[in-house]
Amino acid sequence: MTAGVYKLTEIPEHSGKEVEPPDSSERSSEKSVSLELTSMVTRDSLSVLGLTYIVKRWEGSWWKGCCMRPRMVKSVLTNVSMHVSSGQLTALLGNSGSGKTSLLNVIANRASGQIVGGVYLNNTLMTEKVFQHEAGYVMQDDRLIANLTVRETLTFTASLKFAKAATEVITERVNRVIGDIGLRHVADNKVGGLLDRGISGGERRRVSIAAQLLQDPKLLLLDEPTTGLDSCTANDLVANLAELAKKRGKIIMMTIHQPRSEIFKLVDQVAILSQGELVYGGPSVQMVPYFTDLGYPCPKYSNPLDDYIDLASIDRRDNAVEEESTQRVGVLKAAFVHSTIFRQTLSNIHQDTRILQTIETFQQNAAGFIQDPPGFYFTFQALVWRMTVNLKRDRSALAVRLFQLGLFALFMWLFIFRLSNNQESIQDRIGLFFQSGQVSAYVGLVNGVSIFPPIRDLYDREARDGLYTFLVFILAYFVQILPFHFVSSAVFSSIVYWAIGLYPDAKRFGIYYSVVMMMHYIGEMLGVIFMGIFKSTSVATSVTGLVLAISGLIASGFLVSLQNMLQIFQDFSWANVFKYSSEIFMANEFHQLEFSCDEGSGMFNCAIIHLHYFRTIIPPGVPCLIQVGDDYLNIAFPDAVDNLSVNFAVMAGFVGALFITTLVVYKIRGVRNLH
Ligand SMILES: Nc1ncnc2c1ncn2[C@@H]1O[C@H](COP(=O)(O)OP(=O)(O)OP(=O)(O)O)[C@@H](O)[C@H]1O
Repeated sequence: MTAGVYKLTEIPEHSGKEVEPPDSSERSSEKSVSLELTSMVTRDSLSVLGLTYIVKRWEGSWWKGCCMRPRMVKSVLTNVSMHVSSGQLTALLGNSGSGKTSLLNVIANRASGQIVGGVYLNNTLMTEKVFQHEAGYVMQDDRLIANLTVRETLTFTASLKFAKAATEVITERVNRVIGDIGLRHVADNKVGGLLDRGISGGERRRVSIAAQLLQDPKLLLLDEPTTGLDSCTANDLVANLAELAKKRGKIIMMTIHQPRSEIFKLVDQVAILSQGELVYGGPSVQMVPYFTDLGYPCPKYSNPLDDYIDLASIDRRDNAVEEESTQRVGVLKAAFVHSTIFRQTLSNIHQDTRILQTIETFQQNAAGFIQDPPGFYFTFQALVWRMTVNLKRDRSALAVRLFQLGLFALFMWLFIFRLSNNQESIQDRIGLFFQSGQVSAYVGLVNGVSIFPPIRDLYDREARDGLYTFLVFILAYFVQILPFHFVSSAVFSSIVYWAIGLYPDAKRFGIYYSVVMMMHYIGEMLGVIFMGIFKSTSVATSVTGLVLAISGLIASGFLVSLQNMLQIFQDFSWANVFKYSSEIFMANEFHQLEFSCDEGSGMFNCAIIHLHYFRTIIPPGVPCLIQVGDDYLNIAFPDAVDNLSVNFAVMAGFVGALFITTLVVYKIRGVRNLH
C-alpha cells in the first residue's frame, strides 16, 4: 500500500471506457464454480482517492437559552488517499478520535455525512451493492445468537447468502471458513452470551469474522478486532488475519488500539491518522526509515507503532504543549504529501482506476448465485427457525415466556381465591378485569424487552450486509412469538377463569381467552414499536409501560366510568384498545349473571358502586341495585352486549394497525449503524 493526501483538483480524469463483459457462456460456467477462490488468481486493489468526510454537529444548548442547531463544523477525514492490494494486512492507527472508524465506515458506504472523493475496489466505484457483494465489515461488537452453535450460526448466514446453493456446497464453505479462522475445536459449541458462558471472547470475535468470510470477500474491514482480548489472543488473531490475507489473497484492513510490537511484524502496511489526515501510509518496513529521515528515529527497544502514534497525537495537557504538538503534526502531514511513498500511492491509484467499470458491467461480471437474493418465504422460514431454536434452548427465557403470565394468575387466585355472586363480588370482578387487561399487555411488553433487543441488533448487522429487509424481519418476529402467546395466555386464562370462578360457560371462556391473548400480543407489539423509535431499550420500556398504564387508567372505564370523564378523555378512549377489551370482559361476564342480595353488605357495596360510578344518592329503601349483571352494564357499559362482535373486530383492527405501524416505524428507522 501507499497512501497520502491528494488535492481534489488533481483527481485524474477517467476515460469512462468500460471493460468488456464476459460473454454469457462464460458467465454461466462461472456460475457453477462461483464458490471457487477467484481472489487467489487475480490481483485486487482498494483505492481511496482524495477522501474528505464532513459531518454536521449539533451546537448550542437549550439551557443557555438558545436552540440546538446543526452546523457543518467538523471535517472528520480530510483528503485521505490510500492504495492497498490483495494479500496485504493493513493496520489503521491513530489516537482516539483520529478518524479510523470513520474511514472504515466511509469505505463501507455506511457513513452518513457529506463525502467528497471516491473509493474504488479495483476499477469499480464502491457502492453499497458492490460492498455487499465483494466485501465484509466486522464491527467492534459481536452480534451473535447466544444459543446457536458456531456451526449453526455460520450455516444460517451461509444459507441466506447462498440461497440457491446445494446443502453440500454450503457445508463445504462453512467447514472451510471454520478451518481458515481456527474454530474447528469449538465448531459445535454454543456461542453463549453475557450470562450463559459459551465460547471465549476471542473465539466469538472469530465467529464474527468467519460470518463475513463466508462469501469469500475480496476486501475485509475490521474495526478494532483485538479490543477486549488479552495480548496473546490478540496476537493469534492478527497472525491468523495476516495468514488469511496471504493464503486467500484478500485485502484486510483493521483499526487497532494500542498495538503491541509483535503485531508490527505481522502487518504489511501501516496508515497513521491524526485529526482525520494521514501522517504516514505505506509499507510497514518503510515506516521507521521514513520517520528517521524526518528526524524522528525510533528509540531502541521501543515499539515503533506506539512511538509514531504518540508522535502523531496532539497533546492537550496545556496550551504550550498543545501548540507545540499541533505544529509538529502539521509538519508531519505536509511532509507526507511531498514524500515518494505518497507519489507512489497516486501513481498506483491512477493505474488501477484509469478505466472505470460501470456498476451495470460489474453486476454482469459478478453474476453468480451469490448475488441472487433468497426468496421472501425462504428468509422468513429461516428467521422463524433461528428465533425459535434460540428461545427453545434458553430454558429460563422460555419458561418466562410461557409461564410468567400464568404465575401472575396464580397470585390473583391466591388473593381472590373464589368469587361469589354477592354484591361485593361486583367490585372483585371489576378489579379482576382491570388486571386481566393491564397485566396481560404489560407482561407481553416485558417478554419482548427481554428477547427483542439482541435480535433487533442482529437485524441491523444482517440487513446492512444485505441478507434481508425489515419487512421479513418484523413479520418473522411477530409470527414466531404467536405460539408462545397462545400458550401463556391459555395458562393465565384457565387459572383466572376456572379457578377464580367466572361465568361457567366454555364459549365465554373462549371470549375471555381471546381478549387476554390479544392484549398480551398488543403489549409486545407496542414494545417492539417503541424499541424501534428509541435507541435505548430502557427508555423504550419506560415509555411503553407509561403508555399502557395511562391508557388503562383513562379508557378501561374501571377506575372512573367513561361517562363521568372529561370530554377530551372520552374522545381519546375511542382510539384506545382498553375501552374495547373492558367492554368485552364486562359484557362477557355480567350479561345474565345473577347477584344475590344480602341487605347489609349489598347496601354498602351499592353505595361504593354508586358513589364511584354514578355519583348519585342511593334511594332509601332500596336494598341493592344490581340484581342481574345487566343492571350494572346498562348504567356503566351501555351497549357492551350488543357491541360484543364489533368490539372484537375493533380489537383485531388494533392488532392489524399496530402491525402496520411497526412496519412504518422500522421503515423510517432504517438500519442503524452499530459499533
Ligand atoms: N456522524 C458523526 N457526527 C459527529 N461527529 C462524528 C461523526 N462521526 C465521527 N465523528 C467524530 O469524528 C471523530 C473521529 O471519530 P472516529 O470514531 O472515526 O475516531 P476513531 O479514530 O475511530 O476513535 P476511537 O479509536 O476512539 O474509536 C470523533 O471526534 C467523532 O466524534
